[in-house]
Amino acid sequence: MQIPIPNGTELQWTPTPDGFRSGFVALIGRPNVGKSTLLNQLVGEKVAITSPVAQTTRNRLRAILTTETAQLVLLDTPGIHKPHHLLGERLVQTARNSIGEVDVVLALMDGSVPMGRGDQFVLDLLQQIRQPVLLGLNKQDLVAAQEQAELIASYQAALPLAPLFPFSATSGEGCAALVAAMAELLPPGPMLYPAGTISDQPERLLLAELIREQVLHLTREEIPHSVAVQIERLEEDGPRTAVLATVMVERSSQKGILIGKGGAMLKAIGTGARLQMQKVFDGPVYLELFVKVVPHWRQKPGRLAELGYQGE
Ligand SMILES: Nc1nc2c(ncn2[C@@H]2O[C@H](COP(=O)(O)OP(=O)(O)OP(=O)(O)O)[C@@H](O)[C@H]2O)c(=O)[nH]1
Repeated sequence: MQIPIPNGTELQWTPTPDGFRSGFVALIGRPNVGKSTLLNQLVGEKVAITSPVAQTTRNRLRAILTTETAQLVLLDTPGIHKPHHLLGERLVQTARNSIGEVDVVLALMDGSVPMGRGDQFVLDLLQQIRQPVLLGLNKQDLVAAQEQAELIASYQAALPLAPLFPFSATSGEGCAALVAAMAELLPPGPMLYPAGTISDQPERLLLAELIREQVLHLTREEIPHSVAVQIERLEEDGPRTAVLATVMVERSSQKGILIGKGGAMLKAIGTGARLQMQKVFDGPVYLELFVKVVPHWRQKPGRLAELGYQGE
């Protein structure tokens, strides 16, 4: 597998300790089970955007977790779901492709609700793969002990050979045991990334995602899935960083909603994203947003590739 070196990472390789393990783990699961929240919890910083809207994750992101004994390269994959349009097909394809090239698969389930037909679809997919599978039951903070025991029993019956780990990605409870189990299953090997690297995501993509995250939080219905963000300019301007971005929508009615009354919605999106970006740069950010109508961008392969949503 080709390992991209993240932009701006200083290459300070540490000698590999004896008995060190390293490898790739794919996070597989239905939309909204908490894959991105878990990644952020494990690496201790925001590397993936999250939202209550299903199908938030569009790109395959590598988050890197280095412990004393292992380095885990975690692939966040878009949620597996039934595709409805070209973008949906690309998302499912990316998730399926991830499974073929990793050392371990972590199948994530929403452990706060009973198993449904969508979960069965994922479990069936898991039966077909040769790598070791761990089953992670997330959102344990939302369930009482009795309910938790019943849910665990139903998943154990459905996939008896996979070790099962209940945890909460928001509180962090149960995550250490999960990491230890994943690390155990990796082959012996050296560090693949310098210690301290937490993501391979290009900076521009992270910035675009931070804007899209605000759109997901602040808008409703058809808007979230019709939006794509492109960073047009990124420059240092004295002590502050200037970011110019275009927010693409599919219809002019959506443009109106995004801009809002007297520009109020766009302002709120910009403020929220700017605050997040200031954390990334650890300094002031000037952010300018434009909204542009690009009819049917989700159906256009060229556009999808330009935005980084490649079917691999
Ligand atoms: N209470 C609770 N909520 C959680 C937990 N983990 C995730 N969530 C919430 O579940 C929602 C979805 O989480 P994400 O991390 O965006 O889910 P995802 O699987 O990456 O979603 P997609 O990008 O759609 O595939 C968000 O509102 C999270 O805050 C958890 O452990 N407990």
